Amino acid sequence: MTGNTDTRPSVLVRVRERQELRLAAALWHADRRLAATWWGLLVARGLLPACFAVATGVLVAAVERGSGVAAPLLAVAVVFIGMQVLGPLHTSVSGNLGDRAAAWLYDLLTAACAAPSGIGHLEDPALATDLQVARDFDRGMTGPPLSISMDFIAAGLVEFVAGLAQACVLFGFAWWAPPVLAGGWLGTHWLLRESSVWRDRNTPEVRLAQRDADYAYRLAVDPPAAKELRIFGLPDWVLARFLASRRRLHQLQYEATRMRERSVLLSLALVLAANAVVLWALGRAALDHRLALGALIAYATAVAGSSMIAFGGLNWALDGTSASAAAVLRVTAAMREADAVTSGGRPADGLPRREIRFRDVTFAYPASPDRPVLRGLSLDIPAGSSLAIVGQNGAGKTTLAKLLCRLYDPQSGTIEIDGTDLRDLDLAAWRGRVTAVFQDFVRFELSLRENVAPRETPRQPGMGELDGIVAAALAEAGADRLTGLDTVLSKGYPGGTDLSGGQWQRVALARALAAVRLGAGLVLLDEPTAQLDVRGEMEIFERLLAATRSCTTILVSHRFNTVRHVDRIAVVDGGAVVELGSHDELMALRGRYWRMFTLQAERFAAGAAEEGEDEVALDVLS
Ligand SMILES: Nc1ncnc2c1ncn2[C@@H]1O[C@H](COP(=O)(O)OP(=O)(O)OP(=O)(O)O)[C@@H](O)[C@H]1O
Repeated sequence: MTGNTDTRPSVLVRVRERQELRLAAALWHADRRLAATWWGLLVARGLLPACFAVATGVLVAAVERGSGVAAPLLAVAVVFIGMQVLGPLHTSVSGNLGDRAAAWLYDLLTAACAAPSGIGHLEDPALATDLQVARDFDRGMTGPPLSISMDFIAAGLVEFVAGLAQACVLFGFAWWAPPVLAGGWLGTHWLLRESSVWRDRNTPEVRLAQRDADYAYRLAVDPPAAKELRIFGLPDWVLARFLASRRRLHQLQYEATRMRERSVLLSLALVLAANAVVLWALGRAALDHRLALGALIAYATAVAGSSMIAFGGLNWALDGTSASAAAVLRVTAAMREADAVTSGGRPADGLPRREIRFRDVTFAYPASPDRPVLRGLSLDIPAGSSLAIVGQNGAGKTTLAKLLCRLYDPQSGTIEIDGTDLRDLDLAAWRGRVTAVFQDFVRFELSLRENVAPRETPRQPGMGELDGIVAAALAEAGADRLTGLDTVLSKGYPGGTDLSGGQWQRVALARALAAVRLGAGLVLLDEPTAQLDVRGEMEIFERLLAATRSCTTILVSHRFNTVRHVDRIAVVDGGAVVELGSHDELMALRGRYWRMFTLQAERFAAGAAEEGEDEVALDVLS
């Protein structure tokens, strides 16, 4: 065998990656002054009990000697007041620092999620667990929010430092006393730590139970599910699910708590032995007159105080909080690396001028890398033409549109725009040339104007011109009488309003049409009229084709009454294009398209005859 096969990280790396240190780094980055104050207060509070023990000993010694007691008394008073005052101060600094650290971590996470050019990093299964913890880290689901847990952490660390400092006082008595005593108390951490209740809340099993419970809870309390819950008679079922997953969660936590009991006896024995040895030595020294009363009191107080080691330090709050902070830091770094979509340098102005060409494209989503959606797909789309993509549910039609937006890159093959690999084009410039209406288009809780023209565009018009473009786009989408441009499209805002599904779809269409007026040349329409009524659909579709006449338009649709109006139709099946041509050509072919069209036409005829109407929605492909 050759070479070094040990791939474990070095000790230094492992120490650096400890989640507690990552939390400390996050605090420091979030606000250095506040973090320094927090640590300063922590050390001061930790040292005060040891100072108190020594000052008390000195005071008793002064009383015993009959010398001046003013200075020792003053020292005791100052230390005592410090112990009383610094606590509340530390609490308020903890809350503030926790808020800032949470905000810093959320900013980091938001940027890491939103900044990458592609979207594969959000679906990468290797990052899924960390991403789930990171998304909810400060929402009180797996532990208290940072602003609260920082105070628990502070209290724990203060006790830990206080215990150690008081143990150190015993160096004045015997060199071996502090290690014995501190070792005994520290042993409790070692024995109890792995069964920490809070840590167990972060296991995948607990997270799943938590997620289940939260989901059922949201179903019960949020308005969107209210209709179907009632119609399908599901309230009891939701309640039962909620209770069952809560019960499971509590059971897991209970088991974790019981686990802790197993180590308690051993911890107790260790601690009793360590204390007995030190106290016995102190007692012997006092009886042998090797210790004055003042020193005895100081040391005895220190022995009692060193017990704080057991109760402080690496407590549940530190475990839970640092696990979450570490998950955020890990996942943000990993997402940066996972962003495979990087910009090329070639200009995209005016593209496509000649054609878009899919060459032998194979693509699988990050979540299911072994199941390619597209398998060696080839397709030429002349610039300025309209193409409809049809096929069964899950055939990969939307995926084609997403690849054209370069939200992902194919694993093999290329997408070429006028002969240039899409990967070589300047990404922002290319995206400025593309506009899309996806099935799950976004509904911004913003004004109507911002919903129609929400982003920086290649050509930045003045406000007056922009309003003109927005108004024209709304008119083309049949949404010009919807509401004022400044009205926020959300009932949650004062003066805001909500829209119906079809009205929202018109707003999404207006967004694409405004983008065309602002410079887009490739229009992707994924079921753009699915939520419109029949008359609205035909009317809007004609207007859409007219408004995008100068563009390359790709339409994904199951509705053949719209599909037949485009220049060419591609039938996708098994990850490849199986038929391509105009409506007439494909009908003459009498292949798959013809079958689907005929089936739809028959249903149309049957529906029209049954209902006595001239227009019936055609929605057959499945
Ligand atoms: N983000 C994703 N991660 C993993 N798999 C995905 C993802 N999006 C889609 N898929 C899968 O890829 C396949 C193709 O999906 P796509 O949305 O492209 O189909 P479609 O032809 O547009 O279907 P429909 O007609 O139902 O809209 C489906 O099997 C789907 O489950």
